[in-house]
Amino acid sequence: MMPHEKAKLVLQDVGHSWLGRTVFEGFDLVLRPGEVVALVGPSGCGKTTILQIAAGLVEPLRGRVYRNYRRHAVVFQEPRLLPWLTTRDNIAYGLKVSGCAASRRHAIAAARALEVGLDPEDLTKYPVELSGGMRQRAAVARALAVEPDVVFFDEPFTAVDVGLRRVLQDLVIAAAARAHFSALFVTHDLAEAVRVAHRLIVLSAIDGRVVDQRIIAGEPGTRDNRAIFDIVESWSHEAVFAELFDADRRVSA
Ligand SMILES: Nc1ncnc2c1ncn2[C@@H]1O[C@H](COP(=O)(O)OP(=O)(O)OP(=O)(O)O)[C@@H](O)[C@H]1O
Repeated sequence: MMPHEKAKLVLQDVGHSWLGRTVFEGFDLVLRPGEVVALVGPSGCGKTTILQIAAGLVEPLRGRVYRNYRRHAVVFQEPRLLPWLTTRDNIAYGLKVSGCAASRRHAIAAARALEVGLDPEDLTKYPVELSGGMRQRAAVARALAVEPDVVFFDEPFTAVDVGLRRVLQDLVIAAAARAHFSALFVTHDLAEAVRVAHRLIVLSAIDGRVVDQRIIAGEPGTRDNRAIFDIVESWSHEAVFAELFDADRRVSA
């Protein structure tokens, strides 16, 4: 039975090891309806593993996962579009698999493409004809097309340039507000987490331990660039974020 009656997803005391090496232990998460939770931490701390366990792609070695939703979707760092399908058929792929009629799935694909800022003429193009940013827009549209209750984002915008990243983050915020899905959003970018999420979980690189959890003031979509900058700037002096900023400095050095 679901330990938290209204939650969409609960991870209870979850732990995992790869090749005998423990990545994290005792991880707990309660994802509520309409809630976007960002999972941040330096590279290698286990964020993707937690997301894969939450999405049912990996079976946890320890602990329990409870799900209370109909459908989920995953947006990966790479778009993972099928090269032999048009943009429209890529976006509608999940609908086709679930038996949705062609006319209906084409209409949904067109609506979702519009929502993520693709042009109608992009629908008949193949992935190779799209830019990297357009492919990632299509990947987001494909996730939204199945009307998911829960969306798992695994560093979805790390590979796109900074300007477009903001646009895509805002698309996700708007889509979450429209469709009321819950989301687990993995990122190592604290500004991205502060922009898109209601709540933040911070993991340590040393043992994947949760070093902090906090509510982010204001609703996603209401925080402007200045507010986001101020939050990140004030948090950057806190010890719990030291590993995150140290890792960033190492990358940019
Ligand atoms: N399929 C796998 N087989 C073996 N080891 C793995 C596998 N997946 C992840 N690992 C290891 O588990 C640890 C955590 O990896 P994970 O990808 O979950 O971290 P992460 O925080 O998402 O990192 P990044 O930000 O770099 O993506 C790393 O040491 C990684 O090498």
